[in-house]
Amino acid sequence: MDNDTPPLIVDIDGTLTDENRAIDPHVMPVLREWPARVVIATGKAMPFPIALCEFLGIERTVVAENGGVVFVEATDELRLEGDHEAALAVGEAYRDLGHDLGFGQVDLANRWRETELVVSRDRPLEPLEELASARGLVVLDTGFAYHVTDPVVDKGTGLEAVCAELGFEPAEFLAVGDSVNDAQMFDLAGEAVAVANADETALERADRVTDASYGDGFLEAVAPYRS
Ligand SMILES: O=C(O)COP(=O)(O)O
Ligand SMILES: [Mg+2]
Repeated sequence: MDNDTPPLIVDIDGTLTDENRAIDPHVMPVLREWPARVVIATGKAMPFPIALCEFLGIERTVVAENGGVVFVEATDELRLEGDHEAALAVGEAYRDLGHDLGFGQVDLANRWRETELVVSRDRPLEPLEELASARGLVVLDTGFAYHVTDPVVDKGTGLEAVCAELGFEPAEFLAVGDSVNDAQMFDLAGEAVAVANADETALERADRVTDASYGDGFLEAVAPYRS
């Protein structure tokens, strides 16, 4: 293992993907050949980052659902945290107001979630925020979906949980992301890089901002560590 290359924690949507959530194929060999630990940290439900790790051929070290779900294959550890019942109750109350979640009958966005709930960004935000805060939850707008999530967890607590399992310090990590839901892992990482398409919060909390967007931004972010 190359001692100079930092362990990497990287977001998926908007960082490894284009604006339509499609993975940029150029990022795949970089992740596959990264000579240090790679952690995939996402607001998506766990099956998505797990599948990404499998298709990349890298160990499955995953922070999913904005930190609500943490899986470390190396120690066979799964941690779930977050008031899923409250998030589901928000969804029910939101539907009672006549708003559906926006992902159709099968709802692949929520089907495998265990700690939070997501609503499509084309649905009304204000009533969702009111229902969430009445139950001690927050709504994160990641640019891809509204996440009704428990503020006791975030990608930062997820990074800490992975570090506790694997014996790293969060400050050893290079973090790359695009959105408000990356803020806490940015704060803990030794170096935080926002891609050019990042939202205001991510841009503010980053140590460095790339000129390039999306997958090209990720490649620019990691370029200093690639010989
Ligand atoms: O699922 C989302 O809304 C965002 O996912 P991300 O954290 O991988 O960008
Ligand atoms: Mg993102």
